[in-house]
Amino acid sequence: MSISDAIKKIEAQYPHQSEFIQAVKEVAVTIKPLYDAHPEYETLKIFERLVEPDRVVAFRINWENDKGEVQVNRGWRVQFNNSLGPYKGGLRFHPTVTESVLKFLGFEQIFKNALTGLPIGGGKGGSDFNPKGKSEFEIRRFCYAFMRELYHYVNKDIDVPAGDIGVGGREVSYMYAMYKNLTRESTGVITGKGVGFGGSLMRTEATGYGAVYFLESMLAAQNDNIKGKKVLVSGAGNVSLHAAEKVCMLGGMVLTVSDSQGTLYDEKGLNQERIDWLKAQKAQSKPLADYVDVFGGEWLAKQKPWHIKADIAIPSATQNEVDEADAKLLVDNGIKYVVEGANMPLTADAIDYIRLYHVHYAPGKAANAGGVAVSALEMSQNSVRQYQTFEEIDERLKCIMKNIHDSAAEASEKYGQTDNGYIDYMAGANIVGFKRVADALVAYGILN
Ligand SMILES: NC(=O)C1=CN([C@@H]2O[C@H](COP(=O)(O)OP(=O)(O)OC[C@H]3O[C@@H](n4cnc5c(N)ncnc54)[C@H](O)[C@@H]3O)[C@@H](O)[C@H]2O)C=CC1
Ligand SMILES: O=C(O)CCC(=O)C(=O)O
Repeated sequence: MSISDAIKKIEAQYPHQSEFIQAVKEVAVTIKPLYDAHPEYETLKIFERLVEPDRVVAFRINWENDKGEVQVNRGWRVQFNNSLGPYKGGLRFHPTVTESVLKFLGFEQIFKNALTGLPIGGGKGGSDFNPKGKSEFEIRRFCYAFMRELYHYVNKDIDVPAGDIGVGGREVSYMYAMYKNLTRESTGVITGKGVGFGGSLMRTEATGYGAVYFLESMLAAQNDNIKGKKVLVSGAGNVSLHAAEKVCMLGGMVLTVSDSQGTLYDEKGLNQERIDWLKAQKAQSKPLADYVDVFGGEWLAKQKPWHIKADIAIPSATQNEVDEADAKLLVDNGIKYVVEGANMPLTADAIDYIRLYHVHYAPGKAANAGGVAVSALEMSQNSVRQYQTFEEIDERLKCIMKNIHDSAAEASEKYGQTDNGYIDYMAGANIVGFKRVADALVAYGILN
């Protein structure tokens, strides 16, 4: 079955899974030159096989709220493809979580993980549980109840989850405790654990820092650097605040962060003290808008950051947060680089628009791969029961992000996608990630 027939098939089979279909189409259009050059992929139906997860496990989670009332949520684990190693990918707790969202995230994760060059397959999971407004005890009960179901399907050599939206170090620790309790194993079945009981140094910072290391390589490819550049960041969670922190460390100027209530705009730029304050504020689920009373700046209620003049945008909140109208604002306001900290934050139309204007664009599966890369380093530290230092991990992360950049740029050139110095990172990253997985599948024959 050709790539276009495989897409028609999933559109007919899963007409309501719009996010998943969006993610598949983005890969499909860009890998065509590679696919055409490898007839064995078509013979072995590699694309048709890759768009169907190995399995989707769905389960019910019963838990009790603080009033003693029984609550019921849905949970899933999408084990998408393990040709390169154990399924690997985060868990998301958010009311918008559906099978479609987890399938898009799991599909992207296959190629992202392949791009790291480390032996990890792709998966994703989560629940429609809404952590907002829940007490500490409710979060804990929910995490225990979630792992009571999930533990049947995960194991350090089979499937290794981690955090994502709504799941940070606290939630990972509760889930890990339940897993240990049920299995009596002290293995690294989940990453992002607390440092001191198996967690890797730098995992918390890795996704945001990694995205900025990728940006540094993009700038270097255009004989430029980050010093003095004005940067718009969206979101105010793990990825956003660590991306903002690294930009400041390297001499860039971060003008915004945001959440679903609006945008915080500080034309003086954030600094370490302000970022630390924001981290503490978010950890206590307090409003971003309070910043204005402490440090000045403006709170733009119900607005996104994209109308502000700057050089670089790092959307780091959630999928499809930048639509075509936002993309026009980015271009009009002089943005020259868009680096996706989040997974698929640009709609397909927004991507087309910025690429038309030759805005340098790094897709999430390349730019935000630093998080999962350090998760894989956590897995290897757990296997040998040793820790590496912050500096050692940071060096590995820099090297991995540079390799991802360089291999994507090389593939863009090799497959004729580079246009007058404008590197097609989307095509390059998809080609490199897809090729690594497809070649493993070819080697295996028709198993996997
Ligand atoms: N945590 C990680 O290591 C990795 C995360 N990602 C992706 O990065 C993105 C953010 O994840 P995290 O920072 O971990 O989550 P988080 O839960 O720490 O933060 C999410 C942030 O986004 C904001 N947000 C949510 N919906 C929004 C909306 N509609 N508009 C504006 N802001 C909104 C929230 O208020 C919060 O500040 C997600 O797309 C995630 O899949 C990707 C790779 C790794
Ligand atoms: O650290 C991990 O295993 C996964 C991180 C993640 O969910 C992602 O890269 O989107």
